[in-house]
Amino acid sequence: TGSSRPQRMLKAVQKNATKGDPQSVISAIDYYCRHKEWAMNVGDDKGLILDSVLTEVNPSTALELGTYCGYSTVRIARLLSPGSKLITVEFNPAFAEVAHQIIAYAGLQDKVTLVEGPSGDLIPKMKEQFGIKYFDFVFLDHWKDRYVPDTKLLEDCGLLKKGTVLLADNVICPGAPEYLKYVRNSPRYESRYYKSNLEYTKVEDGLEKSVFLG
Ligand SMILES: COCc1ccccc1-c1cc(O)c2[nH]cnc(=O)c2c1
Ligand SMILES: [Mg+2]
Repeated sequence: TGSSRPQRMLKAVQKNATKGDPQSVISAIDYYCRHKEWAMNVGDDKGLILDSVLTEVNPSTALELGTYCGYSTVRIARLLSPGSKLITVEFNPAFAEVAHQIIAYAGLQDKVTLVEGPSGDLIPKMKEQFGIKYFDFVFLDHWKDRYVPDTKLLEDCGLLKKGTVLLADNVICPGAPEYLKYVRNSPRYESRYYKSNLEYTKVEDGLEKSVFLG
């Protein structure tokens, strides 16, 4: 049996990036996925928007739903202030295995807790298992049909506070129409769409930033 796409991505990082240098890991993945083999990382175009929102929020506690190979995990963790924490949730064990190695290669393992399992089961355990009071920032990048139920779950579990920023990937492609309706019509959110393109392509996609109003 051959290697998987995530395993080939990890090889590209080990070959082309510098251990302990997060930017070189990001660049190695972007080069590989743009020139060799496409993969569903948030990518460099949308990644710049992610970086700018993150720098603005400067979260003490951040949650990522959908780790995949850890590309956005590295993008987020590299910008966190000392003492801040990122919890990232991945359902697929093969993805999680590669992500662990890519996050460690970047030297960011002390800032990141990678949790394997379904987001719907893990969100209610965040407070007790990880000592989280609430999240300052949430990056939604997993299954689009989990965006609304998981957002409602975060609300119901008291994990959002006034000012918490939700940033959702792929709201155009593959698309999350129910999520856009939910956050744009709810009085509890102030939403804004950042137009960009699907990673490594010219197809339109974008990020939806929604501030929880409490
Ligand atoms: C498996 O589909 C891959 C694909 C194919 C065509 C267009 C978009 C996507 C895509 C892009 C992304 O950024 C994604 N992010 C998170 N979970 C996804 O399933 C996902 C899918
Ligand atoms: Mg995505």
